[in-house]
Amino acid sequence: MSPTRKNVVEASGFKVENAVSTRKISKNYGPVEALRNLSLDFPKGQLTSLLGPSGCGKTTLLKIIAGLLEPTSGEVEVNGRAVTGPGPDRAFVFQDFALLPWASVLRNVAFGLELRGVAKSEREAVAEKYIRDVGLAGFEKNYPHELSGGMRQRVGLARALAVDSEVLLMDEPFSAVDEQTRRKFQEDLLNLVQTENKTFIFVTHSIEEAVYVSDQIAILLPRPSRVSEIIRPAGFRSKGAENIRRDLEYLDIVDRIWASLRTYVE
Ligand SMILES: Nc1ncnc2c1ncn2[C@@H]1O[C@H](COP(=O)(O)OP(=O)(O)OP(=O)(O)O)[C@@H](O)[C@H]1O
Repeated sequence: MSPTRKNVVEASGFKVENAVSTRKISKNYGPVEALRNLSLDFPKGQLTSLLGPSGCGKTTLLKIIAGLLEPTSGEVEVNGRAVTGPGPDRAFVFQDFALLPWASVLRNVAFGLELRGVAKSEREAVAEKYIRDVGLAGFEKNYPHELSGGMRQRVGLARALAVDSEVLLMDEPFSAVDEQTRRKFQEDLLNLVQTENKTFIFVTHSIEEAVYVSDQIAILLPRPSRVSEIIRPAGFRSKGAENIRRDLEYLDIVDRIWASLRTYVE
């Protein structure tokens, strides 16, 4: 038994509370069977990555959890309640930022609260806090077109954090930024997971990124998509963000995931 497999078995002995559970989700787009019987639990306060080859249904699953898309069959539960549509308990950070181009950073970050009818002074105070937390202090009055891709991505993240949803759904949030910015974001994300006590569901194409940021990684295999394996990196979480990438368990898990996914790369 490899060390990582042993961790999976050991981890399965812990009792964890789940914020989100999908039960036998299937999704067909006409003749395309995108997901089949997919059941997966997302532990509360932890970050779970969905990792798998292109087209294996990661975005579809995320949208179903968000309530933006109906499954063909099966059910999603958030804190034990069935999902029937979008709700304030879940916030989506879109791949393409989805910012309002005519609104300042401050208004964009406060926008979710504005939709909920929160008073202006209150929502702006909350927005200012999260603008600081994501490293954008001083840019409150700027407009999205005046920001770099990485900064726009941070605005999207601050907006999702500001609405204080328990579950944050992130669809390849770091795909559009350069490597250095991406590493900084990954470190920031690790801090957020520790300090915010929210449940993060994170779609990524990057094996290294998934292993670096995740408490749990669900490997999805395509056509139709199903969960092939669940990995829970354990040993290196407490060793500090800067030590993870040279940790032996980290390197071993990255290698093992690559070995199982390489045959699916076209
Ligand atoms: N609106 C749609 N209509 C028809 N087919 C769709 C639609 N959306 C997705 N699909 C198909 O469903 C499958 C899963 O797509 P999905 O976008 O969920 O995968 P993904 O894993 O997120 O892909 P990627 O990693 O490339 O973003 C693919 O075969 C895709 O072509």
